[in-house]
Amino acid sequence: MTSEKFRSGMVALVGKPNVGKSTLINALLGWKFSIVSPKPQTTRRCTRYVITRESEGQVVFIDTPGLHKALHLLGKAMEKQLCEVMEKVDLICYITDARTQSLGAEDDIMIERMKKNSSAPVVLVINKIDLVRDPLEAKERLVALYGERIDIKAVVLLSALTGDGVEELLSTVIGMLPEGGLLYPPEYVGDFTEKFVAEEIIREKILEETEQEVPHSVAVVIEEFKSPEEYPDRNSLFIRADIYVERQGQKGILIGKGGRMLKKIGQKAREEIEKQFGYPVYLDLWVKVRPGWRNSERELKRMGYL
Ligand SMILES: Nc1nc2c(ncn2[C@@H]2O[C@H](COP(=O)(O)OP(=O)(O)OP(=O)(O)O)[C@@H](O)[C@H]2O)c(=O)[nH]1
Repeated sequence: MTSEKFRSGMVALVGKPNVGKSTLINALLGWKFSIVSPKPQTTRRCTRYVITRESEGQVVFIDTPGLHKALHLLGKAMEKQLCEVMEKVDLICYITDARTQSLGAEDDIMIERMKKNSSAPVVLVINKIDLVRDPLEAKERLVALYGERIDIKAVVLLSALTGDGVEELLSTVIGMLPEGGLLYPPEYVGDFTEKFVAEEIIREKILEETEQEVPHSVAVVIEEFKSPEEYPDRNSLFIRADIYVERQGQKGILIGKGGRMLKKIGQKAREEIEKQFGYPVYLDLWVKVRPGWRNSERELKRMGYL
């Protein structure tokens, strides 16, 4: 027990697509919950993850969608969410890739929007240090690069993949939060539902299996989710999900020759969902074409993005 006061607050995780926000969340939680994919822009919603350290503090991390040009309505909805979140946070973790050599247009947009929407202090989080030969050189370089644009209050070097430095980030963050009590019950881990987790797993498997062929115009919506208690004759979790794509050709790719692709996606998703939930799962997947769903208010509302 220390005599230090308990601290708590909300912390936004901000970064360009693919810098490793989701991997970092997984490392912090020690649990595979957030979607991780080698393709950028897979995080679509601002999800909260709560970490409680007994007698130290409670951090509510908010995973923000990677910023990108709001070309379609989905992009605009994501951006609106991000601005609202930024206004409320106590601290911002700006995540960068240790290999970054210069700031590009994407950084400009992110930094400007961050400054416009929040005056919270910023921790520069330098991720992927396992990929550079000299982490201290990377630190110097990135502090110089970002320091010109952001008032950096602290710097943490880490590898979300190996876990190196992740604990240090947590203690740095807690130390910078205001004194305060629990914001959530100590056992609470996040505001995602089992349905949300299942949707993300299915989407992850689609992205993994289809590679370049099916772009980010895929949405997964679970239409039926029955626990074994509600479905005793099968003694399994029953999930029926619709996969929306924008074009007929994408539907063809997803289904594959003789339905092989969809079967593979279904099998991999089912195995992962079973692993996460600890139940046998019956997974029923349907592919549907909705031209322009990313620009349709009605569709986005139905899918829970608006
Ligand atoms: N070598 C290495 N790879 C990492 C590290 N952190 C993340 N990655 C990889 O980088 C890729 C992107 O990671 P994500 O966690 O999906 O990135 P993200 O920032 O959440 O991406 P969006 O969902 O697009 O916002 C994945 O292939 C990760 O395995 C790290 O510390 N070291």
